[in-house]
Amino acid sequence: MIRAESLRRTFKAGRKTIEAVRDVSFDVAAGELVALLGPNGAGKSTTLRMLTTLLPPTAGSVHIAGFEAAREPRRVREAIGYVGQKNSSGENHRIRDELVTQGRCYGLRARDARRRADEVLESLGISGLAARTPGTLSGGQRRRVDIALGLVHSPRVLFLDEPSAGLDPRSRAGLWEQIQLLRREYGITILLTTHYLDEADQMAERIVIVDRGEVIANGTADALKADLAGDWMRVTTSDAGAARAAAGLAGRMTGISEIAIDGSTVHARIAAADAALPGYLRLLDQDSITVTRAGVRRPSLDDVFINLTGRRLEESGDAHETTADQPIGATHA
Ligand SMILES: Nc1ncnc2c1ncn2[C@@H]1O[C@H](COP(=O)(O)OP(=O)(O)OP(=O)(O)O)[C@@H](O)[C@H]1O
Repeated sequence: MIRAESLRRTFKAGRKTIEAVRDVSFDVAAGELVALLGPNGAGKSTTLRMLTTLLPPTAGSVHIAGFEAAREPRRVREAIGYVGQKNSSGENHRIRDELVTQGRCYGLRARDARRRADEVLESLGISGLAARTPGTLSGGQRRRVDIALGLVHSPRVLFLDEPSAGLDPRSRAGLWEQIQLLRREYGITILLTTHYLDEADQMAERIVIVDRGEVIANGTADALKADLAGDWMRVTTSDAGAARAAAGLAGRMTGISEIAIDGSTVHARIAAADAALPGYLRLLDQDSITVTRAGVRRPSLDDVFINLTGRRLEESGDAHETTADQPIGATHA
C-alpha cells in the first residue's frame, strides 16, 4: 500500500547541503500499522512529507495505493490522510464546520461532508466537541480533531507525524485507543512517526528505525530485539568467586553469545533466555553454586538502537523486564 524506494532528499542552507534523507526504502502492506522510529533530525518528517506529496524527493520514488506520487499526485492525495506535527485547524472555526469545509475541499457534496463530519467525530469519540473552537480544547482533544481532519475524505492510508507528542500519558493512551479502533472499523493502513519507544513497541506491528537519513532496521519489535539485542539470563550468586564459576558454566552452554560478570551477578546473552534459564540453574545446582536471584531480561528497542548505533535514542525508557528476578532460596534445585 505504501512503497518508499531509495528516497533521498537534500536541502540547501546557505552554502551547505543538508542530507535530510539519504537512502530510505520500505514497504507497508494494506491494513498494517508501521512506526517510523528515530532520534531528532533522523529524517522521519522529511520522509513522511515525501510520501504524502508535500515535498518532491531529490531521488527515489513513492508509490501509494498503486499510484506513483510523481506521476499521479492527485490520485495519491485522494487516497491518503496526513496529520502533521502542527495543528491544522483554524483557531476560530467550530470543529464540525472545519470538518465539513475539509470534506468539501476533497470534493464531497455538502450533505455527504456533513454526514462524514459527524461520522468521524463519533468514531474518534469527540462528538461533544463539534461546536467548540480549537482554542478551547486540551492537547489530547486537539490531536483527535487533527486526526478527524485527516480522515474526513475516508482515506485508505493515514500518515501521522508524532501523533502523541506532548500529550500526557492518559491522553496518549486515549488517543491510541481511538487509533486502534479506527483500524478495526475501517481497516486503514497507518504509518506514523514517534519518539516514544514504548509506544512503537506496544502499538506498531512493524518498526522501521531511521538514523541519519537511512533505514538501519526494519521488523517486528520482537524480531528486532531477538536479532539485534538478544535476551539475557541474569543470575546472582553468593560472591564474586561463585560468579566466576557460574560464568564458566554459562560458557559451556550452547547458544550463549556473550557473558559479563558484575560483582556476584552473571549476565549471559542467549536467544529465548526464559527457555534456557532452567537448564542453566540445573548446571549451577549440580556444581553446588549458590544462587540467590535469577531472572531474564528482555531487551528494549533502546538496546536495539544502541547495538546498531552505539548511541541511545532520546527519550528512551529503561529496558523493560518481561520476567522479574525471582528470589531463590539457598541453592537452587
Ligand atoms: N526545509 C528544510 N531546510 C533545511 N533543512 C531541513 C529542512 N527540513 C528538514 N531539514 C533538516 O533535515 C534533517 C531531518 O529533519 P526531519 O524533520 O526530517 O527529522 P525528524 O526525524 O522528523 O526529526 P524530529 O523527530 O525532530 O521531528 C534535520 O537535520 C533538519 O534540520
